[in-house]
Amino acid sequence: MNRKSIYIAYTGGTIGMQRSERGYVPVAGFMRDCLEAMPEFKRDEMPEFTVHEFSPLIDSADMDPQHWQLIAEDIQANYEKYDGFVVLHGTDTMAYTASALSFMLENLSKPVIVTGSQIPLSELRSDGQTNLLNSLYLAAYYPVHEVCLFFNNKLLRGNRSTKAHADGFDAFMSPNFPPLLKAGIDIEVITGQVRPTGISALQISPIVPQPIGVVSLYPGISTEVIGNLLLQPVKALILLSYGVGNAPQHQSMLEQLQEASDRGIIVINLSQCLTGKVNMGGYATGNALAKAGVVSGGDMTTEAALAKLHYLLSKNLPSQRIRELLCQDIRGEISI
Ligand SMILES: NC(=O)C[C@H](N)C(=O)O
Repeated sequence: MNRKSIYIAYTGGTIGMQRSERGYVPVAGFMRDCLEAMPEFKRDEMPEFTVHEFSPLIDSADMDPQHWQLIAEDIQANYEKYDGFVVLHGTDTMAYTASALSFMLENLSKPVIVTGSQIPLSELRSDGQTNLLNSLYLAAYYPVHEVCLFFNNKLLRGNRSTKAHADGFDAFMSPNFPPLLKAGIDIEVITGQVRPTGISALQISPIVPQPIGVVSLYPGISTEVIGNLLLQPVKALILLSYGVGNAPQHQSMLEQLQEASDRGIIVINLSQCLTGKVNMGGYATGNALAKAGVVSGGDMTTEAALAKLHYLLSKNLPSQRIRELLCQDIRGEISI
């Protein structure tokens, strides 16, 4: 087998952390030393790899859109030299970063796999060894060239994934789209398209941090709570509604949403349910939202919708165009 070469962008996360008095913290150079001491990463069947450690390394709770931009630029700067890319990342916001990268990296013809672990690589029973080893192997020899997330022996579409378990190894789910691939005794390709790496030029669509509100509806929510979230400088609001996209029929709330839409604020409806999709035609309570200018987010995850809004708002498109694109499939993030 031809030995491939993979670039690891190491941003931080538990995988390279060490215990401290304040709890786990990332420590510069520590993960590289752990990896050096693990002979399985040097086996002939494995690809060669280069680790680029970000400075400072961060807990992914500290990730923001500027970091997404740095990761995308790092991949672009090394794009020609490597066969595939692994982004080592904390699990807390991994699904957000995977979603954001999926929109930012245009014409992607090489695999980008985001992974990390729940227990540091240096500790007993760490899942970091399996996650990283498999990610490197898949990036090299099963090049699904899209932004993916690998965890617990499953390769998921990045913008379909969500962190669903706080402390289990099976930390990620893809509630509305089957896995791209499963790594059992055999590697089973499910929905992923494994193709040889192409040579199309990678483009980055930059993301600028955007003021976006997110509100989860609950029985008794007051109109003021929603009204305050629609104040300047908010450009979009993600409404996490009930079931297939239903909300209480408060006249004042509907008027507020209508007025926000008229001002060009994009209000997108996602379901609080993990599985299934929004259908505002199902009930009068959902229909009222559609009439007030609220757009359906279909079966997108909150992470994908937030990243997609950042991506579209960063392009300075008219709000009507953004509303149309939100409902369209751009990177496989929504079922049409
Ligand atoms: N398992 C982890 O990586 C959690 C950590 N707090 C992070 O997201 O960086």
